[in-house]
Parts: sequence; C-alpha cells; structure tokens
Amino acid sequence: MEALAAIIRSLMEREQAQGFAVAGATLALLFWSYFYLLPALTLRKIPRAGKHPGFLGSLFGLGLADAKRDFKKNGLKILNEAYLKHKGSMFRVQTLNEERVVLSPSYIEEINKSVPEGTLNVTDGLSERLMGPYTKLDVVFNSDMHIEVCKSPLTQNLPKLVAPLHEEAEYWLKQRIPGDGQSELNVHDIIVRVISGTATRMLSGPVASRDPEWLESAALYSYDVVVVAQTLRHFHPLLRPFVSPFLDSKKKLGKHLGVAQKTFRGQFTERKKQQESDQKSGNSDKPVDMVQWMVDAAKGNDRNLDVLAMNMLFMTLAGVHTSANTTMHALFDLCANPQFLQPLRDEIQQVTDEDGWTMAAMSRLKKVDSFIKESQRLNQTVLMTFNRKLAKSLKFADGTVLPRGTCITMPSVAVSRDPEYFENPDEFDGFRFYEKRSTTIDKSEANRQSFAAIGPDNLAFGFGKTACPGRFFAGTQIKTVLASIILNYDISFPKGQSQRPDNIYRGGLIQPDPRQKMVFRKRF
Ligand code: HEM
Repeated sequence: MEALAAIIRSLMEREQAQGFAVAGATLALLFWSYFYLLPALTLRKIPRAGKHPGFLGSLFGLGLADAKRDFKKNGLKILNEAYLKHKGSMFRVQTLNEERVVLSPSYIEEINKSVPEGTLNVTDGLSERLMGPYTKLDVVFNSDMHIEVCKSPLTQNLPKLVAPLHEEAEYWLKQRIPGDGQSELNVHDIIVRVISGTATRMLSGPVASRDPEWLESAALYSYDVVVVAQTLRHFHPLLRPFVSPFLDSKKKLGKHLGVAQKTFRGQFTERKKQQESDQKSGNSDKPVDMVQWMVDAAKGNDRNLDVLAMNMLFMTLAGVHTSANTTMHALFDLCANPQFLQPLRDEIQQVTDEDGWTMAAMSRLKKVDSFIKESQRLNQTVLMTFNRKLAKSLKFADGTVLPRGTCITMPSVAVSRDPEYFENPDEFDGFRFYEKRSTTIDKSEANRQSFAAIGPDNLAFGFGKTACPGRFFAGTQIKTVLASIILNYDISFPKGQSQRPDNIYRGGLIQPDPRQKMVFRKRF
C-alpha cells in the first residue's frame, strides 16, 4: 500500500515539475516575444547594413558574434556606404553592443520640434555600453550633475580659465619636451599628459594638476573602463556579476577610484565646510574649479564624497582622450600640411601680443579654430553620435514606427564626408571654416562655422539638448595647447615621412596612431 502511495506521489511530483518547466518555458517565450520578437517584427521594414545576425540571433546568439565581428572590422565602410544608399532615411546595423537604427541628419528638425519630452533616453544606453553596474558609472548616471556643471559654471567661467590653462600647457610641454627637443618624441605620451594636466587644472587647481599619481589615473581610467566593458560584453548578463570581480582591469578601476578619493576627498570636505560658512556670511567669492561647481550643484546622494570622486573620474573619461585625440589629429594634419604653419603662427602671435592669453584672444584665433575643426571633421573620435534609447515608441512623420527600447544613432563620420555639406569633402582644407566664416554676412551662420558649433553637418559633439556640454571648454583647451606648441616649437614628422598615419578603427571608436613620433624644435 505504502509502495503504491510512493509511486503516486512521485508521479504527481514529476507532473508538478513538468508543469513548472512548461510554465517557465512559456514565460521565457512570452518575455522573448515581447522584448525581442515584437520589436524585431516592427523594425523588419527598415533596411539592414552589414551582416544580419539572423532571426534567432537574439534568442540563441546564433550569427550575432559574426555580425559583431563584421562591424568591428568593417564598421566605417558599412556606415559610409549605407548612409549614402539610404540618404534622407534610416537603416539598421548590428554594432559591437546593440543593434542601432541609424538616422539621417534630415530627421534632426523633426526630432527637435516634435519628439515628446522623455522619449529619448541618453543614460540607459550609455550605462549598458559602459557596463555601468560593474564600472560603477551608474553612480554618475543616476543624476544630471555631471552634465549641469559642464553646461553652466564650466562654460560661464571659461574667461577665467584661459591663463591657468596656458600656464599649465607651457609647464607640461617643457616637462615632456626636454632641451631643444631635436629628437623624435612620441606624440601620444606628450599630448595625453598636457591634456590631462590642463584638464586637471580646471577640475581642481594647480596641486592635482602636477600630481603624477592622479595624472596617471586620469590618463588610464578611460582605457580600463573600455576594457572592462568590452570583456564583460562577451559574457551573458547572468554571468557578469560572477566574472567581473576577477577581471584585472576591474581591479584597476578600483585603484583609480582609490586615487581619485585620495586626491579629492580633502578638497571636497574643505569646500563643503566653506560652503556652510559662506552661506552664513554671504561670501560669494569662490574658487574657479570643478570641485567648487560640483559642491555647489550636488544634492542628496551626489554630496557623498565617493560619488563626487567618481564624478571627477567621469570628467576624465569624457574629456581627456577625446580632447587629446583631437589635438593629436590637428598636429598630424599640421605636419602633413606644413603650408598652414606660418599663417597660424602669425595669427597666434598677433592676437596674444594684443590681448594676452585671454578669452578675447582665444575668440580671435579664427584660423586656429578653423584648422582644428577641419581636422576634427576628417578625424572624429567615434563613428556614431547622438546615441539614444527610446523610452517610448516613436512615430516619424514618414510613418516609420520605432518601438520602445530601440537604440538610435546618427552616422557622424559619414555625414562629415557628404558632398552635400562639404565641397571636396575628402580634401583637407585647414581654412575651410575660416573662409566661410569671414565671407558669411549672416552672423548666426558665421558662428555656425566655429569649432564648438553643432548642426546637421557637424555631429562630432552630438546634437540637441544633450550635445556635449564640455565642447566649449574642449575648444578653448585644445586651442590653448595647440597655440602654445605652434609659438614655441617648429614641428615635423620624422625625416622621410610626409603623410599622416592612418587612423585606428576599433568597432565604433577612432584613434590617432599612438606610435607616431614627431620632432619638436624649440624656437627660442
Ligand atoms: C574634442 C573633445 C570632445 C568630444 C569630441 C566630445 C564628444 C561628446 C559626444 C559625442 C557626446 C555625446 C553627445 C550626444 O550624444 O548628443 C558627449 C557628451 C558629453 N561630454 Fe563631451 N566631448 C569632448 C570633450 C568633453 C570635455 C572636455 C568634457 C568635460 C569637461 C566633456 C563632457 C561631456 C559630458 C558631461 C557629456 C554628457 C554625457 C552624458 O550624457 O551622460 N566632453 N561628448
């Protein structure tokens, strides 16, 4: 009797287990249908560029690795060709991270005018791409403080920053270019140090900007973030929490955070105290640096010292290699086009003789501004900008519907070579924007030719409300550094080289060749 009862119990348990399995499988199928199948069906009418990961790619990862590899190797070509083929419209591409719908800049006006507030989410996609939970960057993305401090106080205080930036640039150039600098020196090593030094001068003043430990972290942090993100991307999301603690680069991120805490904790604590006494005394005379702007802007959890330190690290992620690469590209273009050197030097000499190292002088450096902008047009830092994830579905006037969760982007590099926007787009013309600016009567159109200006023809800084809020600082910093180099040194490629080195394309990232050497000859 008991044996019979045991058999019945075991049959019931097996049936129950089978029931759970069926329910689980049904739930998984529903989940997949809702999050992957339905969006995939909605997007199927949008043409695809590059390799197709296959219909079941999202479910089993079949074909996905192949499509990602294709993008890693041929991303530039895929985007350039598809942009011209689908001009005025959109196409899909599988990137190293997610599938993105690549929009032509012709959608900009419609997006600016009629996309409802809260539809375009910047941080979700950014956090996914940079593995926010594992790189701890979510602590920064949880609020808009990092954006607000760049948009308002940083940009407003630029006139007070020019002289310190110049002093810092000259200091680091002297440190990194020994003697008369006749020998061939690695450009990357010099420029990354000059840019992290000048950036740190803005972040926290002249103590940290000479601190080798912090400057090392400021230079390496972004690399280690990218390595962590790229490594974890190969693991299933469920495995990432178990894998991440063992990654060497993750340990390095912990070390960089430790350095940031050590460097800035004391300063943040002091400024917070000072803030309380200023509130009582009504003192409004404050230091001009990012530490102060963050203390003034931080509310709630952002006032935590570790969160503030993470925000300082984020500033190096956003602003060190982007500006260093742009400066390196400009130097390469100058060596490859030496006919621009004397006119640039004459302009710099004249305006700094007349106005000193001031904002007035920087604004008058229109030839330098044009040269950097032309160099950036042909050598951007990423293939695509304006990366957004749709928080709600979006219907365009042409009837196309993009479902919630779709990642959209714009092909900034392809646009920058479009003959519709630029005459002889593949030709380097250092004074292209200077000439347009000087001959355009309409003031706002003339201003659109400046380095930091954004528009459908210049997406290097993204566009719209969330375009890079650090671009005005970047322009001033890069101009100061380049002007200091041009005034103090004669520069050239090593003997026998006349062409700039090819850029390095890795997935969506673009990098000037870090092995390139240059000769810097001291002029005085
Ligand atoms: C040449 C140098 C630079 C380039 C090419 C660049 C490019 C960009 C781009 C493409 C974006 C995304 C904009 C969009 O999606 O619409 C961005 C965002 C941003 N940039 Fe820059 N940037 C540069 C320098 C800087 C500097 C020096 C800072 C800070 C001092 C900075 C701070 C930021 C911040 C805070 C964001 C917003 C990030 C977010 O949305 O969470 N950038 N930048």
